[in-house]
Amino acid sequence: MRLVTGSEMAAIDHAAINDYAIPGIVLMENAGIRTVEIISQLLESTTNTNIVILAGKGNNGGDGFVIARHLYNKGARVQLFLFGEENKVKGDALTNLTIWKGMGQKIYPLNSTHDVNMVKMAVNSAELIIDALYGTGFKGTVSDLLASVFKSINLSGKTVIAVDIPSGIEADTGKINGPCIRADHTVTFAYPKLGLVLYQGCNYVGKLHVVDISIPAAALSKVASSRYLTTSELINEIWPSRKGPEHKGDFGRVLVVAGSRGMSGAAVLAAEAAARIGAGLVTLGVPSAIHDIAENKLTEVMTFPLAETAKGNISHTTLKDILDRCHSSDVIAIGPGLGTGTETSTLVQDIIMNITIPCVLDADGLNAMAGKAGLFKSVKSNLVLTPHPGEMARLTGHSVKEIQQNRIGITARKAKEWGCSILLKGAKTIICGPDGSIYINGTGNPGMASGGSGDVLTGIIAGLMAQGLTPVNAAVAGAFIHGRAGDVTAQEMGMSGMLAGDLLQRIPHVTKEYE
Ligand SMILES: NC(=O)C1=CN([C@@H]2O[C@H](COP(=O)(O)OP(=O)(O)OC[C@H]3O[C@@H](n4cnc5c(N)ncnc54)[C@H](O)[C@@H]3O)[C@@H](O)[C@H]2O)[C@H](O)CC1
Ligand SMILES: [K+]
Repeated sequence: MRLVTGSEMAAIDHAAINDYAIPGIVLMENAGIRTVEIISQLLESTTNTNIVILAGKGNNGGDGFVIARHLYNKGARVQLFLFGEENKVKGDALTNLTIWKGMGQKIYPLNSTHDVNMVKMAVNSAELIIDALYGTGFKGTVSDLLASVFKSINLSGKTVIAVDIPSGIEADTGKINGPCIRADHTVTFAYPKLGLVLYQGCNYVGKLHVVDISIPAAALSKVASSRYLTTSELINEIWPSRKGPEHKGDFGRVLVVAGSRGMSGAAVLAAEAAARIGAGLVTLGVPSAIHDIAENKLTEVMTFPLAETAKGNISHTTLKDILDRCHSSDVIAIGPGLGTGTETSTLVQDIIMNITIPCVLDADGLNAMAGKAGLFKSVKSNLVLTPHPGEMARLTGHSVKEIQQNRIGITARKAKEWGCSILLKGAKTIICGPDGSIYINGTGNPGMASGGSGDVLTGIIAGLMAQGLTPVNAAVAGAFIHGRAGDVTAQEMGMSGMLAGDLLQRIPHVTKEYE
């Protein structure tokens, strides 16, 4: 599902009005009608239902005036409060305000502390609160007066419907700089705004309803960016098809190079995850010191020992063996539990500079490239990097804070600069392709922020690439499935006690939906 910024939505709006001659008032009417349709589904009946509508002076408020009219016509008892001076209401919003007044309906002011008390009383006897104060035009923080209204609404226990965007969220970033309406439902128009699916905004949205207001899809072409929210429908489109009787080799061969003394778990988790996601053959190369351990822990995965350094990391002398094995593999995953050190760094660099099969580079495989990220653009094969913010900081030289402040911007820029796909982990994982495509993943939960979860993700992505998915699609589908498996696990056992290994046997429960 496409994601837009506030200004992109305005450009699409503008195209609908100017290139397709759809009057803005029609868009506003449709926005109001669609919102009332959702409200009617939520309420047994609107007749004699007390509903409070808080409207701003812009077009979000305009939507509120349309909603007031339709709810009134459905027999609801509507109290419409206007925040801001009536003479500041313009254009389509003014038209709808005038219609409301022409119906002999009151407009309650919301401009003083006395008015705030009136709102609080109205909220107390209302069944439904509608937030039509701010939409895509909001920036910064709300006034103190609204802050106290938001507080009482958020504490009221009443059902809150946000029009387009809960007021207080910045449409482009999801940033909340102060008080914000916490909605039970958000009815957003045409396309979801970025701020509704990113932290912190996504925590205030409640159930998101994306409704059509008759903007022609072609108007979207006015917006150059290609930003998507990963949905089940998208996964269905890109999921590898398992046609009739096939040879196991047809489902791809994954080579995993991972592990070091004391870190066999990461290597085993990554390898098993590749098998669980459906790869035909998975082979794991680990330092000989942990080979028996890995052999013991794995049944379906073949393992082979690699010469090691005194520290118990994989030795650089194994380069030729690893490159030879790439000739009989479809994808290589490097990094989980690999350990650090100059020999490991040189080995990782020499592998990625010489392979011709796609590669998933994770964890210490990424740390091996710290300060040498410039090499990525000369890597011949397709790279998928899966850093968490700390690893991304080491690769880019940005601080973790800078990265977290601009997750999409930095990841998209580096994906283009390095010519690879980058999956930046964290709350709302971001996937960016070298072609400028941007995906935001909505699945997963905090219970997954435990050791080993990233190793499982690496195996899933490698396993999907082995089955023929493009690097970006493997990262997008991998993040989605990984998060869904985490959600299924959390539902079963709660978030605090779940371990990365618990995700493994739940992967098939999720993937069977897409087979
Ligand atoms: N296709 C569509 O998506 C349609 C959207 N519609 C609705 O229009 C709003 C956007 O309306 P706009 O007038 O541009 O802005 P807002 O109503 O969101 O904001 C009103 C106004 O508030 C001022 N403002 C912004 N931040 C602050 C602040 N921190 N403190 C005080 N005042 C602030 C600013 O001047 C804004 O202009 C969209 O969300 C939809 O709900 C169309 O009606 C239908 C089609
Ligand atoms: K709103």
